Amino acid sequence: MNTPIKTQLIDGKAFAEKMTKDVASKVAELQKTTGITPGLAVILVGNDPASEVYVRNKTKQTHKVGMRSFMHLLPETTTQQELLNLIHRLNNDPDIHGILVQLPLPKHLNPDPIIQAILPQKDVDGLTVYNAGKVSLGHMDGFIPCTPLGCLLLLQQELPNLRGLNALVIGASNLMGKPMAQLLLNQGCTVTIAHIDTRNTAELAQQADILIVATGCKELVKGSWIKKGAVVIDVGINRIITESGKLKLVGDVNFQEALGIASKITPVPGGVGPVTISCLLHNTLSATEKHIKCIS
Ligand SMILES: Nc1nc2c(c(=O)[nH]1)N[C@@H](CN(C=O)c1ccc(C(=O)N[C@@H](CCC(=O)O)C(=O)O)cc1)CN2
Ligand SMILES: [Mg+2]
Repeated sequence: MNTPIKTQLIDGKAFAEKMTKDVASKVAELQKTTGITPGLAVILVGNDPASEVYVRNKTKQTHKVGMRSFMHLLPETTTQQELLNLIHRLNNDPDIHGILVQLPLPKHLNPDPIIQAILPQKDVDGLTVYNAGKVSLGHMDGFIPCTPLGCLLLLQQELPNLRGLNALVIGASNLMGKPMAQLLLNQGCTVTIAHIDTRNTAELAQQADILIVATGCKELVKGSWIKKGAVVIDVGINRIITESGKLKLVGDVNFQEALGIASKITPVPGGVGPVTISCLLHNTLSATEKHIKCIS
């Protein structure tokens, strides 16, 4: 008989608060000893409502830890060249230690040359070829993309030894799935990546001790896909309207169905999302510390 087990929620909000507090005390110490305040430049092009929420949260958290925030809100009509010019300017600005371009960009812009124009030492999103290469070679001293870094930290808190576990990452984006798979491989997991063309994702999921889902498809993963006792990290944030007309956030995993099957799961909201922002602050502090080492 398939007896349900107790599923524990992984509290990303509490984890993020602890991490943010730690960054804030290190920022204060850095200012005291060097007089330098970390500066983060965030570029948002257009009016995507979800991106506006994330960028606002980033600014709020940046101020909260005592860093300087440089917000660049650009119109939807911004050209590729205008965006490149701004990045060159920020690359050369000594007050700015970290630069990020909020994704997705409007359709007429080609994101790759824009991201690759960011100096690797200011690439706090970890998306340049240099930093992505570092992760893929198992070097942990570059910048690791914030969402997969957040997932790894949450996983390590729950499962101190990842070696030998079967991990399935569903979704193969440069922002999340690919670096996530590399990080898990570096930790000794046996890693599989499923993507839009994978034909047996449900079957692969049934073998996974760790299931990480980042597809942008609401409630794609059904309870029947999940191996009993698996740890589930749900990266999806999908906005739906309930029958009563209320806006609700749901993940890429059917949360209700996962209860009683997964041993642990991140909720949406309050799971991976808040940790992503704490990791951005951590990377910005680290960019500033490296800069100081370089000039002293
Ligand atoms: N340049 C980047 N673009 C994007 C990234 C990124 O890391 N770098 N990740 C996502 C969006 N994102 C950060 O930018 C992000 C998403 C969600 C959250 C978050 O705290 N979510 C809350 C819910 C908030 C809400 O939607 O109301 C939660 O899950 O509890 C933070 C950051 C894509 N783009
Ligand atoms: Mg595009």
